[in-house]
Amino acid sequence: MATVIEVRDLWFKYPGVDDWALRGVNFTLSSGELVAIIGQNGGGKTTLAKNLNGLLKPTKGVVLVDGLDTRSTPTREIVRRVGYVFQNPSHQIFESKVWEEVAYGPRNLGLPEDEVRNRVRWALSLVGLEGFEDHNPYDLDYSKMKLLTIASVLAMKPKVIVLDEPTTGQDHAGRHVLAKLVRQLNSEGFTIVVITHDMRFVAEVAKRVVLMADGRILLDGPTREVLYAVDVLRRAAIKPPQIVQLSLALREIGFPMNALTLAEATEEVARILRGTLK
Ligand SMILES: Nc1ncnc2c1ncn2[C@@H]1O[C@H](COP(=O)(O)OP(=O)(O)OP(=O)(O)O)[C@@H](O)[C@H]1O
Repeated sequence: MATVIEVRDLWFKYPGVDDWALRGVNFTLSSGELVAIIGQNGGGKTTLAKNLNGLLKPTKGVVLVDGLDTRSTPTREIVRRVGYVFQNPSHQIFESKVWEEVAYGPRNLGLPEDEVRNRVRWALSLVGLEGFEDHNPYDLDYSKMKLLTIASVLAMKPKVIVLDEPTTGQDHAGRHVLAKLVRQLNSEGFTIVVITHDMRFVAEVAKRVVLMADGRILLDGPTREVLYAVDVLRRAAIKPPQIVQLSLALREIGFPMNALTLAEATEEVARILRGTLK
């Protein structure tokens, strides 16, 4: 798969702060990946993510997006390639109609109005918000507001979408819709980076997981491998998902469990019980 983002020995310091927020991060993102960045508060997840879309520029080291160095490329060129969905929808929404909100980005790219229209229709239908075009975004429920912010980013057709804590404040139904949407967007070719504390979401959605602590990457690998590396997770003060905890407890008493999700655990337990009862 082609490389979309390459981060080489990235160090980052906020102005006026002595401590490094990022300390020598190396990270490659290939086209089509669905990566979760996890870690304790203050570990550097958001700082890394904002360096991926040019909102922040490296203090030392290099970030290449589509081969473009974020320090020497105009930020708008980076932002159109890497879209960022903020944690709090009200920090992102500023138009008074859903349609206008989604149209803002493509218009800003200078696209002709018929292309803007096509993109708005396409983005709203992808997130399931057709029929809400004339609504005021602030009249939508929280789950739909989040979907609207995703549609606004989609309408720019970025190669990479960064979702910052997408499930915060979502109820069960909202989480489910988001998990389905993220998987669907990824299967339609979008490369996705999710920053999250929601370990169940990680287990259900991510294909690769990056664990950060103190501005460094501690682990980077396939989801199952990282979520079962419980000693390293513990050192980073991260609790594995409940299904992993259950599976490990069952492993201790001799059952070969390797599940990440409830569906997998159910299947594995049924298989083990069928074998035991024979
Ligand atoms: N705007 C800022 N100004 C100064 N320091 C900051 C700023 N934003 C973050 N930091 C510091 O940079 C370090 C990394 O923070 P960052 O927000 O990237 O971590 P995080 O893993 O995303 O945490 P959280 O899960 O709480 O969002 C922390 O020490 C934090 O205090």
